[in-house]
Amino acid sequence: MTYPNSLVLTLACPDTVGIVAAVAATIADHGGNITESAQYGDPDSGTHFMRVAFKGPAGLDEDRFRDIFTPVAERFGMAWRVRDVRRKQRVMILVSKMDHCLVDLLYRWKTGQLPMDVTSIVSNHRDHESHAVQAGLPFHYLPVTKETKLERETELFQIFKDEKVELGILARYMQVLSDGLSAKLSGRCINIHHSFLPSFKGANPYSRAHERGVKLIGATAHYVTTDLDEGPIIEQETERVDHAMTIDEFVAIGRGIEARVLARGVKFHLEDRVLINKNRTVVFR
Ligand SMILES: Nc1nc2c(c(=O)[nH]1)N[C@@H](CN(C=O)c1ccc(C(=O)N[C@@H](CCC(=O)O)C(=O)O)cc1)CN2
Repeated sequence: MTYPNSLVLTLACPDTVGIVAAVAATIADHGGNITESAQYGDPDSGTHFMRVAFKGPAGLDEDRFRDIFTPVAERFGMAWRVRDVRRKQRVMILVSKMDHCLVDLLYRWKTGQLPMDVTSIVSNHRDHESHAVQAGLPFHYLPVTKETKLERETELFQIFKDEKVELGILARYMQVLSDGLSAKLSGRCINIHHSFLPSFKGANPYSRAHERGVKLIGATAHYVTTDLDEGPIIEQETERVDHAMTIDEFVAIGRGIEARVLARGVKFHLEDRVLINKNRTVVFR
């Protein structure tokens, strides 16, 4: 038996008996072979979350499975998605002055570590246009001032639509997105915050952490919401620091943490391993 199709199903629904059995039976009844499966029942919200990766025989592709699974999903009241994992998601990367996360993402993209198609680089500064040229990517320069912020956001969202972007990555993009734009990008925009949230939200977290005398610094990848640095957390990491270190040393250590955390968070999202559970996430790593 050959399996030309490779699909991933993600779902969330009110928790009840028989969900896993129904999903597995539907796949098996149509010749599908499950290669990876994970589920979680959240006792707080009473919601069941599930991710199933499976191989499909000829004819069991994304569209056919969608038709087959719809009645099952309706029976359980599911919010769900099925996707052909061979189709890479279209990604826009946004950056301001600090390019360490941008450079790391482009390298992981070029070396096949991140299953994505980068559509363009967007920035409110021209500093990193050369990275776009080197990578053969369009560069969109959108300078932002208090007066032009909403006009620029309209242009940004138009590019997002024109390039059929599925995920925006704020790779140290230092502009707070308006409530309107954040809402439009809900669940499809990931930010890297340079602190171990919820500590030191907002601007200049390293100098504030240094002032506080912390012994650990970190970084947090999270979905962007209207509330600054309050979005559902996808991934975090910390590293030990000490009293003898300067703010600049915190920043230098932080660059590595930020790049690793953002890359892992993006990879989990691109592999449909992250499901949003109100202001939290379920991550099937
Ligand atoms: N709606 C949201 N927008 C953004 C978020 C978010 O969580 N929700 N995260 C930020 C990134 N960020 C921290 O991770 C951050 C960026 C910028 C600022 C800030 O105070 N910016 C100033 C301008 C600074 C400048 O021009 O250099 C401002 O916007 O007035 C705080 C935190 C990205 N956007």
